[in-house]
Amino acid sequence: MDPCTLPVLGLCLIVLGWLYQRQIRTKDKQLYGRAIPGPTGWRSMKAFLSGAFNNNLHIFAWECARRYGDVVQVTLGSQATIFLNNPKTIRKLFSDNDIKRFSNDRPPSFIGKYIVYDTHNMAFTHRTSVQQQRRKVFHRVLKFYGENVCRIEGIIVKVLSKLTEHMKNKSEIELTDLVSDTVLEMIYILLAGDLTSKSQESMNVLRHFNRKWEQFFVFEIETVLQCFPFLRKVPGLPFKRKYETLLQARDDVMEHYFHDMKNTYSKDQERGIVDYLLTAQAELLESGDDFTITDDTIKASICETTAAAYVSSTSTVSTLFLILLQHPDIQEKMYTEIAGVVGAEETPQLLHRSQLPYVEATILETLRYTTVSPFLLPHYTRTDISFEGMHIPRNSVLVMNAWHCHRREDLWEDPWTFKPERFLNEKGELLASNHPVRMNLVAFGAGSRQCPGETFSKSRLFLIVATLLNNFEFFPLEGVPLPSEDPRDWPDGNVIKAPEPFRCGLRKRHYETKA
Ligand code: HEM
Repeated sequence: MDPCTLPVLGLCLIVLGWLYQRQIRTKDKQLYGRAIPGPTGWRSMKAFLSGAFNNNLHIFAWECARRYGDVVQVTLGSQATIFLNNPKTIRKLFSDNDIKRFSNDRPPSFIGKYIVYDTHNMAFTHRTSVQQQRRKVFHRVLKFYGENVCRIEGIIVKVLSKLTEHMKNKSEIELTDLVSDTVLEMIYILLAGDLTSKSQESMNVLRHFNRKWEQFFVFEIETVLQCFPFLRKVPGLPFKRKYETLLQARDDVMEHYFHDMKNTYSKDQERGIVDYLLTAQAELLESGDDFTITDDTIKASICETTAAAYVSSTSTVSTLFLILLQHPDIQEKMYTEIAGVVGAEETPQLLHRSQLPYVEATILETLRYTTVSPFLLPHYTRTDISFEGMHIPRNSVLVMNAWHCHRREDLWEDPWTFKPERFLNEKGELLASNHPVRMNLVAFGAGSRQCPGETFSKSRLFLIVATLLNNFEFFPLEGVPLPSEDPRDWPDGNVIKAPEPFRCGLRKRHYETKA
């Protein structure tokens, strides 16, 4: 064979491949629209991978957003990741009637398949009619229709008065631990009902599961196991140990919160959402409806509620207090408002919310300023989509870049300053929920996968913050430095961002006047 034949053949193949790709791109362009801009080349791919594995991909995505605009594509091999950098784009892509059925799936995930009961879950599966029906049921049980709204509020208030009682003799506290224990108790109540039946063991089981979940739900473990799921069984590799520990922690939770609850369930005495889901399951079965709720769906809801309701809420509350420690003026303004409406004799309740606009605005500003979950939860598209003249290729991961959306200078004046007033009008009233400023806040996602726990979560945040501030003044301890309040300074490493734990001082407000 002529020695030139092989190189020439190789070159021909490369050219043919390039022509073929170009033809596909031209065809796609005609069918769907132009390609999405974004970085190419090995340097960018290296930066992307390094960001992903070090859990600081938001920094890379932030730079890309400023350079390429509202929609940015990064393609690694055949996998496209599309960053959505504008709240309007996010809302349109996930809510628009013509597109929403194509843009609201979830990417395949190891944790969804192997930990959260595979196709039986709600948060990690594609948007199908079954998934939509599960969401409806979950929404209904979370709302606790009728008198149950008061019941859940009453129980939360009870947890908080126990907490204030515990704090009243203290002069300093470890705030992060305290908040996380309180949030945990509330999840217990949400799942299983009144705390009178609470056993320390059930609480520990929940705490352990959350810790293991946090350690497992990181990019590198998820990506490696998603590509090579068999590694979960290979002895000697850390994946096996981590997977088995999480699975065991999950099964312990199910023992306490599913099997024990099911064995003691009574339709006339529903205690929490597990009982409400058991009732919905029985009713659907009786009605002969095609849609049913399996035991695994209830178990998946327990996992989802526990994981979703714990980390982001704990981090949001403790970061809010970290900010208040460094802005005593804001703390004082909140206290004055709460004390004026609630007073020393009463405990804050949900009915006070509408009269406390500054407190509400501070909570919204915390969700914006801290953005503890920089990318929220990814969406996925199983088909090619034409969106605003652009081609979103099938099997793309769609990432809501909340980290950037919440700090855009064209949307937020002085974005790195904590300013609750931006959510108030000139009369000091809270902006309506459909006001353009509030629409730019996407902390709970958007469209048909928007967080179903949003209302519950905001009510709970309100009760925690209002109750603590009505009872105590929080201040920095002399000689004990606080972590920075600026989220850019917080450590990388977890999907949910948080500052290092911190201690602070506390003084009773008007506690003596209470019974
Ligand atoms: C500060 C607290 C919370 C924040 C910031 C938060 C945020 C989010 C976000 C960003 C998503 C993804 C939305 C999307 O894909 O468009 C989500 C989904 C979800 N959240 Fe939350 N969440 C919080 C609390 C809760 C609570 C308390 C619950 C349950 C009681 C909950 C249950 C869920 C579930 C089940 C999903 C998946 C919905 C689906 O895929 O259809 N979350 N949350």
